[in-house]
Amino acid sequence: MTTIPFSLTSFSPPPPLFSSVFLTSSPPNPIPEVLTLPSPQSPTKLQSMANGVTLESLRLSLIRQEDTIIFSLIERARFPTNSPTYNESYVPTPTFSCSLVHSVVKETEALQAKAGRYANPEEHPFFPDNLPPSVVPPYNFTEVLHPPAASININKDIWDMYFKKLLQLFAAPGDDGNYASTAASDLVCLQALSRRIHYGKLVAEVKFRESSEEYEPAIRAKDRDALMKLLTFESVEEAVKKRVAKKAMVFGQEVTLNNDDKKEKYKVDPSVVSRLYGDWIMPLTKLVQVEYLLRRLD
Ligand SMILES: O=C(O)C(=O)C[C@]1(C(=O)O)C=C[C@@H](O)C=C1
Repeated sequence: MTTIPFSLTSFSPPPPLFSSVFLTSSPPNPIPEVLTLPSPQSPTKLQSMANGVTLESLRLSLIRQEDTIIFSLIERARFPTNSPTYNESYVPTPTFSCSLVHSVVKETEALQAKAGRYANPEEHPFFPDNLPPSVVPPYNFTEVLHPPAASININKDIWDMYFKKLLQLFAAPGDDGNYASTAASDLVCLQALSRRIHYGKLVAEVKFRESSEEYEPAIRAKDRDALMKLLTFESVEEAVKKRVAKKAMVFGQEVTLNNDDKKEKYKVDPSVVSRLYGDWIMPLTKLVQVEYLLRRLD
């Protein structure tokens, strides 16, 4: 059990997935989706692709993931709150012994596990216990992280953040009966948030590789505050908050063929998106980074 000293609770770790390949600096090209790179035939090429991971390339991936997250929120905002989706007594049959959303996420994850989703170390299940094995041929994902990374899964925190704090900020109150679609939209949001937040493992690996002499004393001293200070870039965080608010305005505006576009009315409130990043996504990404770094010398 990984104990995460955060405001929310800890989560059972999944089994180890992969072993480490160390990174070097000065790559030729930014490679955004680092963990989904195919392992090429030639080991030389494999090495150069792994070497392509830099802080800059990871930041480009995080910027692209902003689009996915904002679109997923816009899709969820099509539906009102639809509270029966979250009510454990809504389905009073043995089929679902929990809420509809819990069942939809858990059963979808079981199906996606069989289809190989969690063989990719970018993916983290919300219900990792008793997942069925993959039935698809194994794929050689590029191995980038230090092996203990596999024990870090903060999806319980992400789940609580999403349902207890975030949802009420952007879903309008009401009930239109579309509970299954609502749960499916929640799953898409959760998976996008989880992927983004757990990217902190990669960001931490690159930061460690670039400045190991700065990080090692803090890791050995298990000094969380010092690690947090080392890995924080306030100017980057400010830019992220501004950019996601702007994207929410652009992606979420009403578009008409007349010149009377109501630009002040957005499908998801840009200030909520900015707050989501400032209060939860970036702090959780930094928490993942600290957890990763604490295990980096194990
Ligand atoms: O870009 C980085 O350096 C990151 O670590 C990512 C991130 C983020 O979550 O967006 C987190 C911490 C930094 O303070 C800035 C941004």
